[in-house]
Amino acid sequence: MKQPVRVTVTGAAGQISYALLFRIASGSMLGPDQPVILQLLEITPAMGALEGVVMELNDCAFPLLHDVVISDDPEVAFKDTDYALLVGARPRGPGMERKDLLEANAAIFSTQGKAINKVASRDIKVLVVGNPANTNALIAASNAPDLDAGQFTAMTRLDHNRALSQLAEKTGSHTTDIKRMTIWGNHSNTQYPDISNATVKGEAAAAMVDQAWLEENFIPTVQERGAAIIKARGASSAASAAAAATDHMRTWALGTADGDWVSMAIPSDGSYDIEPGIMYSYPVTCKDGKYTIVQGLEISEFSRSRMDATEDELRQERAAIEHLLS
Ligand SMILES: NC(=O)c1ccc[n+]([C@@H]2O[C@H](COP(=O)([O-])OP(=O)(O)OC[C@H]3O[C@@H](n4cnc5c(N)ncnc54)[C@H](O)[C@@H]3O)[C@@H](O)[C@H]2O)c1
Ligand SMILES: O=C(O)C[C@H](O)C(=O)O
Repeated sequence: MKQPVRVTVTGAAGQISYALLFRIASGSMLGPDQPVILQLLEITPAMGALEGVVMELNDCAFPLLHDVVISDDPEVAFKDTDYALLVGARPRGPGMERKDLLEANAAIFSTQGKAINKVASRDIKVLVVGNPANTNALIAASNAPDLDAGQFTAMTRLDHNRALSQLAEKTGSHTTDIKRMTIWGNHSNTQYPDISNATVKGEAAAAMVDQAWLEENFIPTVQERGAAIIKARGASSAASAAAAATDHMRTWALGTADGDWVSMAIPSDGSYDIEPGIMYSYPVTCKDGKYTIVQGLEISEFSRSRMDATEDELRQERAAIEHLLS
């Protein structure tokens, strides 16, 4: 049996965490031979609710769960941690503009970035789920100067999985028949879900669907899926977000399948002419705990304009919180 690894989850008494913690503790994230210690962070008023979640975790008697630590102090929750899933964030309140939301969350993610920098494992892998995820990840990374910015990522795997599901339904196939799906850019409704390189059972996906379906159906459905779920459920996606967070970390730690790739929002390095200094979702392959941007893809004029639009939004988000980047 391997030594236990430490996994921190923030917003641990929230909706997503209620699905996420049980997946991590059961081995879905890091594999059936990897014991874990959960280190859970919440704000002080939610500590009582968090104690209830811990009772339930204990009642599952998970063989892989070695310990659970709870705290409202980031320096306790991030101590020596190997994996951090930053889920807790301030939701948008009445009358709040996107800029207000960015600022409110900037305070949370700069504090957490500093704590990670100070006390976490030097090999930590960080996934930001809390919205606006890409820019929150940028803030956390910029507050952790002793770590590589590439250790901070944001989640577009839910968008990736949504895109797989839509294309599978349209082509009468299963999601596992589809390879090389790509989400470019921001986890927002400017994202660009791109099937240009995708295959379905080895055949080019683009040849199986028409451009009108792509532009009028597929792209807007994936872009607006979060809002559609909020409208239908009266609450934002939770179980699917938890599943995607588990997928993101598992792929990063354990690798992509041969011939396939996934989407991760990572610090742009200028690849595909995206400006460095933003967290942009790219197609990546993962091996030995490291991700690599897939290079050399041909970009059509249509794709270029979509990729630029979502880059513009990320630049605007960065401009709104630039004064908080260290
Ligand atoms: N990237 C994605 O694909 C994706 C998908 C779904 C939801 N989200 C986002 O994930 C976030 C969480 O969603 P949820 O449904 O679990 O929300 P929730 O409101 O149910 O839970 C959030 C929890 O975070 C806690 N929290 C707030 N500030 C904190 C802080 N400073 N430190 C620690 N904990 C803190 C709250 O007390 C709450 O328990 C939201 O921002 C949501 O928009 C992202
Ligand atoms: O869209 C939202 O606000 C919620 C979440 O980010 C989602 O994609 O489901």
